[in-house]
Amino acid sequence: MIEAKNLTKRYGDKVAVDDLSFTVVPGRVTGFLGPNGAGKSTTMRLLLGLDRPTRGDARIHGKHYRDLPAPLRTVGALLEAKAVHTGRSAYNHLLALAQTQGIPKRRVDEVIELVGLTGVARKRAGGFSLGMGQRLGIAAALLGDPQVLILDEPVNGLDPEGIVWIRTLMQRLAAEGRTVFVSSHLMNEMAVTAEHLIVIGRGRLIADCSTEEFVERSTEKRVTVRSPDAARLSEVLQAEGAKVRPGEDSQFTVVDMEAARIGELAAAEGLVLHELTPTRGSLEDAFMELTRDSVEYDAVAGPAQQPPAGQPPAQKEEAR
Ligand SMILES: Nc1ncnc2c1ncn2[C@@H]1O[C@H](COP(=O)(O)OP(=O)(O)OP(=O)(O)O)[C@@H](O)[C@H]1O
Repeated sequence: MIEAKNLTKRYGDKVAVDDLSFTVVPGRVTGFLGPNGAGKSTTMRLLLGLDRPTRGDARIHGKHYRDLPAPLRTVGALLEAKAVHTGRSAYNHLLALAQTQGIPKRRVDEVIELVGLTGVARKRAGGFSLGMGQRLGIAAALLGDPQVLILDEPVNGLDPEGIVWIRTLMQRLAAEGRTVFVSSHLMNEMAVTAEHLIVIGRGRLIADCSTEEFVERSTEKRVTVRSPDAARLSEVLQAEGAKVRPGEDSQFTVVDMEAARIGELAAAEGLVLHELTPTRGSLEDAFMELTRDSVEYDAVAGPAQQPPAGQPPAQKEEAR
């Protein structure tokens, strides 16, 4: 279990993490989403005791990271693609790490196999591709067989096969009852990986809900309609409260009305339908819209995120 309470981090005038509170529970993959510069890496660094919060508290299993008796056995972390000592083999790199925490040698072989690096384990890690480097980083995170995993953008630089591999691995680790907290700025990737989402924008909480709920709430339901009587049908639907966006020729898009209702209204008027296709707006678009101005969407996260009455919303600049 991971808990952040009123977590705040300032760098000079810049508020990287702004009064962030959330809980990450075991048994499911929790995605930590936000655009570049939203504060994900900073939050993860605070959770791992690599930086001190300006205010608030970050705990793992009820303790501050620095108070954990055997940190590597409790929390495995993958931060940005790690620079591994170039001359060292993957095996020696992991062995050195294991020895600092009293982790047995056989666990090194186990994690190497688990991440699929057996064939190259004795090769210089400095010559590894980005994907192999990510696998090595994940092997290091898993070394202590931890109950909590904190992974910062683990799919960065991976090819499609690598992405599927890591997705499957994270889901398996969660199914084993571990707490898996994984950041990404890619909405579509998280939608298929995570069961639960914590979404931030400009350091503030925007949403903390199931992925299903987020998708349902964020994407617009649309129906593509094609009819030789497009003009007449548009009028009928609008009269019944639908929003209509004209398209090319005999096609148009309807928002805010189910396909079944459109079909019924067309039938009642004796209008011919050539197409009736329900679709959803792009998740990526919805995410961009949602995170563009976190203040505007604070209602999703609850009243605690509203600026005090009479005060303008906090304006923070993205540095990137
Ligand atoms: N050490 C630092 N000094 C000053 N500003 C910092 C520092 N670390 C982070 N920031 C700023 O804080 C904000 C949040 O950065 P952070 O790296 O946490 O975002 P992120 O969501 O992880 O972004 P990305 O997806 O690009 O990794 C950014 O505007 C960043 O420039």
